[in-house]
Amino acid sequence: MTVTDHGSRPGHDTVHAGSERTRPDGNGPDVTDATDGTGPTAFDRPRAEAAVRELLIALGEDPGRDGLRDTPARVARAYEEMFAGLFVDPDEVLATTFDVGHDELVLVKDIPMYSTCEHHLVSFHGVAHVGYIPGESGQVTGLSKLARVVDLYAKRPQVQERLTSQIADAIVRRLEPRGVIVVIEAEHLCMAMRGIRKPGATTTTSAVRGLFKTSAVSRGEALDLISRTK
Ligand SMILES: Nc1nc2c(ncn2[C@@H]2O[C@H](COP(=O)(O)OP(=O)(O)OP(=O)(O)O)[C@@H](O)[C@H]2O)c(=O)[nH]1
Ligand SMILES: [Zn+2]
Repeated sequence: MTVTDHGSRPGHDTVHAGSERTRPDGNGPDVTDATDGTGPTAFDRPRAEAAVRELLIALGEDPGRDGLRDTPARVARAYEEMFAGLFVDPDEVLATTFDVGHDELVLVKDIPMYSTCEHHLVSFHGVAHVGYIPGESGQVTGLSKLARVVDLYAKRPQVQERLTSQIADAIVRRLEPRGVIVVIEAEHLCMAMRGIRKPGATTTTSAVRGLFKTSAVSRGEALDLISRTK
């Protein structure tokens, strides 16, 4: 979705980010990035299967019984899919850019998002809204790439705050836009099905960069569009 009134304004420069991949708070390397050459490069399926078999035994189950015989392999395949983002490089996802001569807000709303809480390894899920104002170069990325960036970071062991910041920072790094805004609304099953047991409670996080940080008007307009129902 594209809207007007966020045109290039004098005094608002493109947001530049270093090429280094660091945590948003600046405290060392990005802890969940397995694409920087320092960690494993692929999912270890045999090891995951063995671990699930062990877990079934720890639960008091018999992994040899009929219904569970294929479960370690199934769970390993499911985890491979759920955590596939550990092995996807966000910079490659955002590598294709093109110039459409647009220097105003581009906002993709209501991107369905399924992630996994790194504390309990259960799902948190909801929607992500991703908007940016292209930089001086006028380069934009394909709309689907914004959803792909959400997906790849969601498919890692996560906390919602870091997920939100990582999406914003990847867009800053690759597109050098004037501003980026990311809002995520999610329900955490670790708060719903166990522990405090508050189904229906939702958590909203935002990450703003560049113009959306410095201009309350721009931020307010974007938030208004995000909260507007169709
Ligand atoms: N800030 C933040 N906290 C989260 C997220 N996902 C889960 N948590 C919280 O992480 C915390 C972990 O707290 P601990 O006390 O170590 O674990 P716990 O005993 O299982 O906590 P309870 O869930 O309160 O039973 C809990 O308060 C969770 O609600 C997230 O994305 N962001
Ligand atoms: Zn949790």
